[in-house]
Amino acid sequence: MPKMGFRAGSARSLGMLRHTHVMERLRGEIASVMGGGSIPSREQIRRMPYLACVIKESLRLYPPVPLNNREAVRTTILPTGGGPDGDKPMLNIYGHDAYEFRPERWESGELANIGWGFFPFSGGPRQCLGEDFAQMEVSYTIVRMLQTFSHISLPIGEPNEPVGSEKQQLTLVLLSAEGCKVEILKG
Ligand code: HEM
Repeated sequence: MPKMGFRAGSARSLGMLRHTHVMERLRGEIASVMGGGSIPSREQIRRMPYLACVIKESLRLYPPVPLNNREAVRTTILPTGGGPDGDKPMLNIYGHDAYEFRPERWESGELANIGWGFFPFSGGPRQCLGEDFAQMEVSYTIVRMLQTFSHISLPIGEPNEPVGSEKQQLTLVLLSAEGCKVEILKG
């Protein structure tokens, strides 16, 4: 992924504001669906649409399976350029803030016709068989983490790295090369 130009101070505070907003919305949704209960059921997780947006946005920016191989079964000519005159970028699916972590983009309707522009679990006959299981597993884990820890944030002094600048490691899947450091408080 290309690196983005940014001013460290402003990017950090903007990023922090956005993350605080995401966490607050997520905590609010979980509290309102769960009431006094603690173990989320499949049915309760289905009533957490913002959580689904957060997971989608994470899969968009950090796809665990970031590449795939396919062989064309017939000669296929790709378009030479985008826009009416062929001089626009061919791929501009997410717009000017494509590198921002913004779960709201999935609920606004702006990506309603995204089709094959987003396929973290692939598609067609060889689509991931574990998609539903994986979605439930990660939803459950996030809900339980947020219920268990009243405070989850970037530790002081830890850089808020813009998307595309963090070190990644490719094994069978893509992972963060240096881990994900967080500060947590129980209660
Ligand atoms: C976030 C988690 C996961 C992601 C992003 C993911 C993504 C993918 C992708 C992109 C493929 C297609 C690979 C290809 O075409 O070469 C795939 C295939 C597959 N996945 Fe997943 N997967 C996830 C979790 C799981 C889990 C939890 C299971 C099992 C419980 C699973 C089982 C499978 C199987 C069996 C296939 C092969 C399907 C076939 O070729 O017919 N996946 N997955």
